[in-house]
Amino acid sequence: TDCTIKGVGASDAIYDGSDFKIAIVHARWNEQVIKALLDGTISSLCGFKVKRENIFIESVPGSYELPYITHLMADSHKYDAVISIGVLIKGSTMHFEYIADAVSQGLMQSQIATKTPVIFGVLTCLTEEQALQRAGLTPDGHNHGEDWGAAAVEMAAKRHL
Ligand SMILES: O=c1[nH]c(NC[C@H](O)[C@H](O)[C@H](O)CO)c([N+](=O)[O-])c(=O)[nH]1
Repeated sequence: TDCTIKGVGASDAIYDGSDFKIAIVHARWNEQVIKALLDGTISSLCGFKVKRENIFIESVPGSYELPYITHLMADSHKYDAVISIGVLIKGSTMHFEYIADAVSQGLMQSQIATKTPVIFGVLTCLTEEQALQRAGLTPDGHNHGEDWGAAAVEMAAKRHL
């Protein structure tokens, strides 16, 4: 990446995810990148002591389908957080913009309406290289799934503030 100040700051506490049930909904478009993001997310959750049997994974065809299934899972109140993962790569039309906007609005509305934290794990990339970098698949890359796992545990810990 081309910046030195970007990135999430250290959290204000160490969060213990051992009692949390976390759902992951992921799209299947751009599956090589999706797989790396999914692996990074799962390993991050396990790093926060979330039990593997408490991680529930569902897939959907593409990112446009993320909000619906994410909403169903968030509204079930069976999970302490839902992580929604997709990879949008700009093509030669405006399709990318419309999907990205609809998905981000939809996911935000779900978490507010259901009071279940929804982590925005949708990469909106202008090039394939950007997607590979943000899945940690290039030497200079960083797997954003690691940040999404951490965010899910922190938000789950804070959902009854
Ligand atoms: O997840 C993605 N879905 C994409 N399209 C499919 C879309 O999400 C829906 O699955 C489809 O429109 C059917 O509803 C993409 N592109 O079109 O480029 C993309 O890059 N990523």
